[in-house]
Formats: sequence, C-alpha cells, structure tokens
Amino acid sequence: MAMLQVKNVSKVYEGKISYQALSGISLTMNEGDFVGIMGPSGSGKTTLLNMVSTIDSPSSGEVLLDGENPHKLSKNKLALFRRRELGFVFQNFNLLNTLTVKENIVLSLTLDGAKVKEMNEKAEKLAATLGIHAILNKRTYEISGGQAQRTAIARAMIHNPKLILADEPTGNLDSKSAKDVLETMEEIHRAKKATIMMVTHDALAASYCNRVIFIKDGILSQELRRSVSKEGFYQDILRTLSVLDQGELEKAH
Ligand SMILES: Nc1ncnc2c1ncn2[C@@H]1O[C@H](COP(=O)(O)OP(=O)(O)OP(=O)(O)O)[C@@H](O)[C@H]1O
Repeated sequence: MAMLQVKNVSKVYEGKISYQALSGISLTMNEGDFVGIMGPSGSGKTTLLNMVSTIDSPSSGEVLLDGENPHKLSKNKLALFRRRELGFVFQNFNLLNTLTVKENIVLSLTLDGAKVKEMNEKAEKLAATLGIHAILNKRTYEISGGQAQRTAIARAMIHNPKLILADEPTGNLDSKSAKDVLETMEEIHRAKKATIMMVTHDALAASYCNRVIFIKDGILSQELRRSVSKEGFYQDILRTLSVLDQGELEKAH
C-alpha cells in the first residue's frame, strides 16, 4: 500500500469571492520517495502541501497516510499526529531563537518527555550526518542560513517521521548554501530512507528528487520520474517548465 494517498482532492477557499485552488488532485507516494512539487506562482503548491500536512483540510476528496485519514482525528490527536508522524521544513527555517541548535533539534522529543541522555545521543549522531556537529551549542543567530536550514532538517527528522514536508527549503539561501542543504536532503533520503515531499520553484532543487509533479491552475498537469543522472533530470525539468510557461504566455495574450 502507498504510504501517502491523495485522492481526488479539491480545495475551495471560501470568501466574498470563493477561489478554487485545487481541482481533483490525485497522487500517491511510497516509502522512500523524494517528490518535488513544481508549478507557477499561485498554482496551488502550498495549498496541496497544507492538505497533506493537515494544516488545512480539503473541500472534497481525502488524504490518507498509511491508509488512515488524519483529517478525521480530534484536535488533540491531530496535534500529536503532526508532531510524531510528520516533519516540517520551511523557507524561513522557523527555529526558536532563544534556544541553541541542539535544543531546537530535540524540541519534539522534549515535548514527548524523552530522556536527556538519549536525546543528546540522537541529536549528536544526526548532527554528524548533517554536518552541523560543530555548531550544536551555538544560538541560532550565530549560524549561517545554510546551517540554520540543516538544523531545521535535523529537527524535522529527529523523531523518524513517516513523511517530511518541505516548503521552498532553499528559497532564502544563496546558491552555495542551497547546494549544501540539497545535498543534506539527498543524504537523508539515501542513507535514512526518508520520505520527502518538497515544494520548490527551483529546477536545480527539483533535480535532487526522484519524481517531480507539476501543478498548473490547481490541476496536476504532469509528472517526471528520474531515470537519468541528476544533470539529465535537471534538463528534463527545465524543458517541462518551459512548455508550461509557454502555455501561460499564450493564455496572457
Ligand atoms: N487562505 C486563502 N484564502 C483565499 N485564497 C487563497 C488562500 N491561500 C491561497 N489562496 C489562493 O489560492 C491559490 C493557490 O495558492 P498557493 O499558495 O497554494 O499557490 P503556490 O503555488 O504555493 O504559489 P507560490 O509559488 O506563489 O507560493 C492562489 O491563487 C492564492 O491566491
């Protein structure tokens, strides 16, 4: 059974003027998939991520994780579900500035009452894998953007979540730090068999994924699977984006 099933999901934002942000999206992800979500601005990428992460609920259709619909959980259980089963990585890192890097990484374990020694061991091991061991005792304002994002990835992974959800994780980084972060994600995908869904505008970032799903006007328009090298995949992604953009241009005229 697929780990994630998105079944015919639509989302209408109700308001004075309602807006249909997603229309009949269906997709599945298996354990160990690293899926990129791409599409023009306003196409519904973040909306889709929010449906999967249970931050917001679909207007119709359903989202199943390991066959269960988390949207049906009570408020308290849903909060626990998010903390235990999901890991989040955001564009602006969302680290707590009063805590050290290590304290940020172990936050979810702290909330679950884990033993300090056990937490420290886990944090140190993971930090070594992600190349941030030397900065564990620093405060978040003493580290670079790339280090902050690798800290956020460690925080998202420390509890071995089923699924890691990343929204533009390289959006605020210079190209060198972006590359470090992408290589970190590649490493957790490869070595830890992490399952990752990543929204990105960046074709280079998407080329690290094993599948890329393109969304346009709230509809799933295409999917690419990586069968070639990362460089070849990058070219395939650029070609697909240019065809999609061509459609946008024609619509504007
Ligand atoms: N809370 C909301 N209420 C009403 N409309 C919304 C809301 N959130 C998003 N939208 C609209 O839904 C559409 C999809 O938004 P979404 O943020 O999912 O797009 P996106 O593909 O992530 O865009 P970007 O790449 O610019 O972040 C947009 O037209 C947006 O204006």
